Amino acid sequence: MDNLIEIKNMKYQYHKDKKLFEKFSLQLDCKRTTVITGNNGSGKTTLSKLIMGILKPLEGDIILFGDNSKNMTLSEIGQGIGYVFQYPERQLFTTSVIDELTFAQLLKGEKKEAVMEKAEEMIELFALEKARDVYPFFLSYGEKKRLAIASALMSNPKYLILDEPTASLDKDKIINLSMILNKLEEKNVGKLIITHDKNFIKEHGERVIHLDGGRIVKDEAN
Ligand SMILES: Nc1ncnc2c1ncn2[C@@H]1O[C@H](COP(=O)(O)OP(=O)(O)OP(=O)(O)O)[C@@H](O)[C@H]1O
Repeated sequence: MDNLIEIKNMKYQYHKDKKLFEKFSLQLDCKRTTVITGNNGSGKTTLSKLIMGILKPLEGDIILFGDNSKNMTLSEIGQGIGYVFQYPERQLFTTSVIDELTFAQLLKGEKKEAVMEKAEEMIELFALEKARDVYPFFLSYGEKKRLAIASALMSNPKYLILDEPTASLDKDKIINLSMILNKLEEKNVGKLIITHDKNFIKEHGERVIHLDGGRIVKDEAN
């Protein structure tokens, strides 16, 4: 139970006359890597936003590591699950890379020394040394993406959700991202990766779920 995300009989739709998720159930093992793929509009991003509590199910339950997400704040959900948006600009708020990495934890009242130490570890892991004091707005797309992942990892989440992590990255950056994601495995952080990228699916998809119109049409273990 501690390692599971359980979605039970969930209903969600944006408009009453356009169904999306209906009696949708899914269990995710948070020690593993699961890929969700499917055509545009099949519900992948909506599903991840429902897990993160950004959207609320109209019916049914989402149980995160044994706790019903209905009874959790966004911040509590964010402590357990890191979320990397498709467009990294949407989650970068501060005026330097080091501030971006530290502000949320400092705001929560964590000890400055420990937060700084973790931030330096992330800067090294994500090769952001030269960008340490740069305004995130001026970073390259690849650096923004790496910073977004590094920021999501600052709270030591059990699980990481990445929405289209390879979009707009060149081949070298994708290889670099793959290496980082493999390192997370060593740290026992499981992942849910939303992607269309066939090579990335092949490399990371221990389990591959295909969505179509809010329904699971294929669920394969590799
Ligand atoms: N904010 C919104 N308001 C209304 N409808 C929405 C909204 N966001 C998504 N939808 C609709 O919900 C359905 C699922 O969208 P979603 O973005 O979850 O799909 P997706 O599989 O992630 O697509 P993509 O691969 O293009 O990112 C689509 O029909 C989409 O048009």
